[in-house]
Amino acid sequence: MNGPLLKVENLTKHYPLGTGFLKKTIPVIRAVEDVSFSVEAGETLCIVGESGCGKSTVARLLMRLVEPTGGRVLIDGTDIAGLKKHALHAWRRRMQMVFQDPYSSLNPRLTAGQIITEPVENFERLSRKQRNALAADLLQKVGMSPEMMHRLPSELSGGQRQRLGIARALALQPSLIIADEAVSALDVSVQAQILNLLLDLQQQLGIAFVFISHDLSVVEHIGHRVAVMYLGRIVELAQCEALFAKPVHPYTEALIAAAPVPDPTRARLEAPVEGEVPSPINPPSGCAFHPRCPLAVERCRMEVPPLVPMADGRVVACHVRAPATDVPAQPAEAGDHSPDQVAQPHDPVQRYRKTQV
Ligand SMILES: Nc1ncnc2c1ncn2[C@@H]1O[C@H](COP(=O)(O)OP(=O)(O)OP(=O)(O)O)[C@@H](O)[C@H]1O
Repeated sequence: MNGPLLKVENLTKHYPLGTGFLKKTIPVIRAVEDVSFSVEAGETLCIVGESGCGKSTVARLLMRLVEPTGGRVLIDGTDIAGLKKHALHAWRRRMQMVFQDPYSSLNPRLTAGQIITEPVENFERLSRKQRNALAADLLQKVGMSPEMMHRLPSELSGGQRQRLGIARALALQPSLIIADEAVSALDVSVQAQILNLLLDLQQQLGIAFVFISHDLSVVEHIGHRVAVMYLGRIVELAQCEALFAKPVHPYTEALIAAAPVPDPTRARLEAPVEGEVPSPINPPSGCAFHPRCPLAVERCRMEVPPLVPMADGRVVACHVRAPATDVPAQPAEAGDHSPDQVAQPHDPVQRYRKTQV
């Protein structure tokens, strides 16, 4: 199949505040605003940003757990909004989710074996023998012993529970896994094990990931490309290595500068982003980052900057660093990239492994 596995076009989600009875206009929370990107088969696209910038809402929109206010989600070119019951069922097999809290997302009354075979049993009946064989296979895939299939979630460690969540996501052999803060609740050493597991699974099975995290060190190690969100919008989308080596948007620059530095040879800058993230109910005019931006000029207060493609293939929404006058005739779309850029991502497996002791 030509084209990306996942294509997101102008996705928007506004949550109304109240019912608006007797009022003409209802105030809304602008959780996601005009977000576009694509994900290739076998690729990891990370989405980063501060709390409340809309990352989880994007995940929920992709999984169709909430309906968009506008925009489209296409899988292999098919708009999921138009799918009828049967096609929707088939589509659900292709896209699975791994959640942040492996405890609350697992049914405490089911055994590990029942938890991971449940998604398959929603589609087909399995004999006890088939169920045990499937559970054993999935547990082995995520580095757990088949004997664990008889345990309850409460009898497992946090890392084992997250492996179980991943095994459950793998059960239907998805092409794409949405991982929403999938390692945030885990100790750093367990985080490393789970990230390595995801990288191994990607290499073996060719699974694509949309990996949502506020932790830049995690993103730097696992991502092929990174989308940076601020107040519901993508402000920069770039190849992972390029983004960390040379952030262009002042917000990306500030996020990277403020992140803890695992490499002692790389100096940590003083956090240059001042002030609070503004309210998504009444966002600032123009570029939403302008009240906190050290580079802001008059135009930033007036006009929302479009995403502009740069020479290295990244897209950036900044009037100062990526002025729209340089744009070619075609409007930029976050996630559009040449086949070369997709075919030659840096190898996150090798890079991640290098940092492990
Ligand atoms: N169901 C909802 N109803 C109303 N507002 C919501 C709902 N879900 C999210 N929001 C609001 O939408 C905005 C984006 O929230 P979202 O959870 O997507 O952000 P996030 O980047 O994932 O944050 P975090 O990292 O803290 O989870 C926030 O202002 C949030 O309060």
